[in-house]
Amino acid sequence: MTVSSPPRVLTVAGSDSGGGAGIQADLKTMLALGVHGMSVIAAVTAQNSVGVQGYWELPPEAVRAQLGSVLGDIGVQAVKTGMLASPVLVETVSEVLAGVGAPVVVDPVGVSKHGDALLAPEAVETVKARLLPVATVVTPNLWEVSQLTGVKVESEADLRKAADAILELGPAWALIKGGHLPGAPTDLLTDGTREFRFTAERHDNRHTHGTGCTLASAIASHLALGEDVPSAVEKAKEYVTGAIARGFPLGGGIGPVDHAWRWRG
Ligand SMILES: Nc1ncnc2c1ncn2[C@@H]1O[C@H](COP(=O)(O)OP(=O)(O)OP(=O)(O)O)[C@@H](O)[C@H]1O
Ligand SMILES: Cc1ncc(CO)c(N)n1
Repeated sequence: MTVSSPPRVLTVAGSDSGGGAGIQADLKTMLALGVHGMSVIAAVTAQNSVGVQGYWELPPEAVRAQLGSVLGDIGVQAVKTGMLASPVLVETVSEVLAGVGAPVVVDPVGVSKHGDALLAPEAVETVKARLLPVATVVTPNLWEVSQLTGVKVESEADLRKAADAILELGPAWALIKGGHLPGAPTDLLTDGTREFRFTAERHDNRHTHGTGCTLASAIASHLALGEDVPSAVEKAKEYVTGAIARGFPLGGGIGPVDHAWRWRG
């Protein structure tokens, strides 16, 4: 019997030892959405529910070799990037992804939920100049918007201005995550011509570790399954909202979202 293969999705990101964000969140999301998840590890964090205790970058040749192994043999239908830590790693990953021939979802990770830095300040310029131009969709939160463009979003009315400033840096689509604004969490998606607003119910649950990684990986998974960008974002938002609703306590701080919520009934 020949079994057909599911679509293949690659995450290029950092490892979260606590299992709630980073590579671990990405692979769990991919499993839950029915694609084959693969990982290129750019950095390893010592991390738990209370913060990031330290991180170590991999040498650029190790990242390049992992990318070569996956792309040279298995191939991908979509890629997601997360924590890339340093200018040289952002540069290495951007160079390879420029020729990947599949949609690339960039989560421009700057800090963790606890405010711990996951990107060197001197790498911000490389993200803007090299990574964003190869992105199909870039998914900044409001803090990342301000880091990348200087635009401060104070209300939902500012979301489009933020998206336009991000689009100037070269991605095909910008998804501005308004989850940190008060009220129902609304994200704005635009390619400069079409505009979509996705609003979900707010879950007042403090256990939201990994929301950003989960959303971006879910978008990549739905793109690999054949959806277009607006419908991949709509489905991904539905998935992350359910995962936030079921986020559970773990350790003494912020627990993770529940990647398996659809299986729990
Ligand atoms: N309390 C909440 N209830 C429902 N949805 C939320 C809530 N908080 C955020 N969201 C949504 O979750 C998704 C991820 O957004 P968020 O702004 O939390 O990402 P992030 O800050 O990048 O996360 P991370 O800390 O993992 O990097 C967005 O669709 C956002 O609107
Ligand atoms: C490794 C890693 N990537 C991304 C995030 C985003 O919150 C995190 N906390 N840790």
